[in-house]
Amino acid sequence: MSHRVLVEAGPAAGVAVLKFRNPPVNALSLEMLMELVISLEKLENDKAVRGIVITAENPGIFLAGLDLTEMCGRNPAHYAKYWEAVQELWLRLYQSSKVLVAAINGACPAGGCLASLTCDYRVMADNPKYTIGLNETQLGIIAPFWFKDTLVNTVGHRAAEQALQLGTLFPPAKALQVGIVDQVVPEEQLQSAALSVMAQWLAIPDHARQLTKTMMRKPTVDQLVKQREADIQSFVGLISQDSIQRALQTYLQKLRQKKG
Ligand SMILES: CC/C=C\C/C=C\CCC/C=C/CC(=O)SCCNC(=O)CCNC(=O)[C@H](O)C(C)(C)COP(=O)(O)OP(=O)(O)OC[C@H]1O[C@@H](n2cnc3c(N)ncnc32)[C@H](O)[C@@H]1OP(=O)(O)O
Repeated sequence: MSHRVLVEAGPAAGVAVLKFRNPPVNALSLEMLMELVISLEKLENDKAVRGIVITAENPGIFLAGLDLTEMCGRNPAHYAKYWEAVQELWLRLYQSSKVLVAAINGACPAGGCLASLTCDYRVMADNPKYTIGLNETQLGIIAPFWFKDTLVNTVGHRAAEQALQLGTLFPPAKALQVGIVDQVVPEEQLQSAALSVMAQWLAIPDHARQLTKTMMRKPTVDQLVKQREADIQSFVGLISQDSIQRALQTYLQKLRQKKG
């Protein structure tokens, strides 16, 4: 039984809706990553499901990205386990044979943005409070190569380089202009817009669309698959550094003090 991920049958045949519900901010904790992987595996094996709309149960925060508390003050074995789970989620999403449509109904930084970038299409609610992007440099950390590759595959090299160096979080109109999202719609129309685009994608025969998706994505997937263990060791080495730990602690404190 999953607590942090809700899977519902969509209103249209062949469509499931996967909702994030990990309060307060839908951070990708280890438990949440594991529940997501299990939910995605079940959906992947369900022949009746051809497409999945991915969204947050409560509007406001789509995903707050990776859970910073999983990357602070822990031991190397924990960092390794956590990173393997992050890799696994990305591999499941990026290689999914289903049509994935992200209905972005809230803040979508870093790991949240990455998850949405693995989808085939992104619709974002037109709310200036919501932003999306790979903001890692703002935290004093670096987006790993496969985060970078996923962004490059979406927006091209120049836009990705600029966005990554600056750690830009784009509001909806700017995100559309850069190409991080494909469509921006009034908030109340988000779910219907996601279902409408899903219907267009499902009009294509599955086998042709799936083989095309694999052809487009395989080189990027292969890069991680062939160096998964090295990537884990690289993450553990970097995240264990005192300077990175200090940067993450400072960022977490800033988030906590925001309220005070
Ligand atoms: C091979 C390896 C190569 C390199 C290795 C080096 C680095 C590794 C790279 C790792 C990649 C990481 C990618 C990430 O995803 S990092 C996380 C980035 N996320 C963010 O920057 C988002 C931060 N949060 C926010 O901006 C806001 O919280 C948000 C807009 C989401 C919501 O705002 P709101 O005002 O509604 O809530 P807050 O009061 O800010 O937060 C409520 C409580 O939640 C805590 N919180 C928020 N975000 C996180 C998070 N990502 N992880 C853990 N906890 C989080 C926040 O501190 C508040 O806590 P309390 O005060 O209630 O205790």
